[in-house]
Amino acid sequence: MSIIETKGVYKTYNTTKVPVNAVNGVDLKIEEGEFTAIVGPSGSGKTTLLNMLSGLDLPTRGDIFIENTNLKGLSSSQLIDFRLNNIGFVFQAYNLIPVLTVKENTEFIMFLQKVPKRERQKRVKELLGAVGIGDKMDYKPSQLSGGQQQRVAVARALASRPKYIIADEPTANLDSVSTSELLELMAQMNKKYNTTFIFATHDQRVMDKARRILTIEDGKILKDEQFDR
Ligand SMILES: Nc1ncnc2c1ncn2[C@@H]1O[C@H](COP(=O)(O)OP(=O)(O)OP(=O)(O)O)[C@@H](O)[C@H]1O
Repeated sequence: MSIIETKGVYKTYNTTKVPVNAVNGVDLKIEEGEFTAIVGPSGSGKTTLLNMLSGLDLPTRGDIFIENTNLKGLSSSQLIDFRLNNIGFVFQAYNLIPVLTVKENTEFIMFLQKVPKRERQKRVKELLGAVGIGDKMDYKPSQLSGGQQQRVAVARALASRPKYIIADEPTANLDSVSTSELLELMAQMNKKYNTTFIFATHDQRVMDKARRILTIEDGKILKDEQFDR
C-alpha cells in the first residue's frame, strides 16, 4: 500500500479578485522509503501541495489518503493528533525553539507524543550523535550555525518516528558546504531508518540526490521521473 495517495486533488484560493487555482488535479502515489523532490517554477503550487500532503491545509476538491486514513474525514483536533504522530517537518527557517537547548528541542515532539522519558533520552542521544551534534546537546540554537540547526531539525523530525518527513526548501538558507552535508545526512537517514522524505525545492543539489523528481507547473504534475542512486 502507498504511504500517501492523492485522488483528484485541487486547491483554489478564493482571493478578493480572481480565484487562484494553485493545485489543479493531482493524482499521486508516494511509497514508503522514497526520497522525492517536488520541483517547479515559483508559484507552481509546490508549497500548496506539500501543505495538503501534510494535512496543514485541506483540498478544495479530491481526497488525500495516508495509508487507510482519508484526511478529509478527520476533525481539526484529530488532524492535529494525526500530524503529531505521523508526519515530521523540516522548515526553511529551522524553527527550533530559541529558549530550549538542542537536547530539549529534539525531545519536544516526543514529549507531546507522550513518549516515556527513558525512550526520549535514548532517541535524543542516538539521533544527535547520528547528525553530528552529540557534543552540543546543551547548547541553545543561537549558538549553532544554520547548517547545525538544520541538522537538529532533522534529528527532531526523525525522533518522532514519523511515517514521512515533509521538507519545504530545507536548504534555502544554507551555504553550499552545509547544504551538501545536510543532504548527505538526510540520504543516510532515509536509508538507515527507511523514513520517506518529500522535499519542495529549487536547489539543483537536492534534485541531484533525489531518487524521484516530480515537476509541477500551474498546479499539475508535468513529469514524474525515477533515478537509480
Ligand atoms: N494563502 C493564499 N491565498 C491566495 N493565494 C495563494 C495562497 N497561497 C498560495 N497562493 C497562490 O497559489 C499559487 C501557488 O503558490 P505556492 O506557494 O504553492 O507555489 P510554490 O511553487 O511553492 O512557489 P515558490 O517556489 O515561490 O515557493 C501562487 O499563485 C500563489 O500566489
